[in-house]
Amino acid sequence: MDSSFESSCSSTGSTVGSRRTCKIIVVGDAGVGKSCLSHRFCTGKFLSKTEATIGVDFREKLIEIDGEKIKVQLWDTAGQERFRKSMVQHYYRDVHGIVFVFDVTNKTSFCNLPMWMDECRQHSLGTEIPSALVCNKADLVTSTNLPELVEQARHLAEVYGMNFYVTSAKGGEGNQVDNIFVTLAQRLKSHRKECFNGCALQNRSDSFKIRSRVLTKEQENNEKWTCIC
Ligand SMILES: Nc1nc2c(ncn2[C@@H]2O[C@H](COP(=O)(O)OP(=O)(O)OP(=O)(O)O)[C@@H](O)[C@H]2O)c(=O)[nH]1
Repeated sequence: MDSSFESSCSSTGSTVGSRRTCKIIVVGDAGVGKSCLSHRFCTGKFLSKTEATIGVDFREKLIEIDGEKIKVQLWDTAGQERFRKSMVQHYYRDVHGIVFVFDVTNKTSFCNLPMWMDECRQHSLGTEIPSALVCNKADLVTSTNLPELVEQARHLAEVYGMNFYVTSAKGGEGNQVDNIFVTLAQRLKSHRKECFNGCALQNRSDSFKIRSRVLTKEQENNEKWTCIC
């Protein structure tokens, strides 16, 4: 992979000029490891003490793809319904990528994935949005509980055109956590290469902007994910 990483979360960027922000929302049942995965990506460490997310937590990390620094902004959302209420509309605004997470030791969290996909669709995030499906807590897997669920998940990912990962936020070297988010950012970048190449950035808070709600039908088909410049 041709991406290199800066050491940890960074949003200050005092020396930074214009920079793209890639907003990725992380969704799934409570306790599947959304916070741990996003923390692991941003800091390289396993978050040993966690509390249920209330509303949403933000984490950011700068990565470099093809010589361009991109700010990957993770929106780690609450899995518990009572902590999502009234915030949900805000989560889904201007999302560029989605990470669906389930826990390999909790079949219900897998069975609930269609509900999370439905919620995304209800907020105008359909299959055109680059997405990943993550089977987390692979470190807890035994040879008996893994294969069937993982194969079903792999199939689901294939059907919906999502990248698929079996990973662990707790795992050692070689786990796939970085790949989940970097690959999404790479997909976004290649999807909208013309946008990267052709657009002058206006200010340092510029991001990959979506204007899907004002597109005509024809534009919608050709330009689901569009930079406003
Ligand atoms: N063994 C193991 N435990 C994990 C892993 N990821 C998360 N956990 C544990 O699972 C529990 C829940 O993790 P969180 O990251 O808080 O889960 P969440 O999906 O963010 O939960 P909500 O904020 O309630 O939606 C914690 O006790 C974590 O330590 C993993 O990969 N392996």
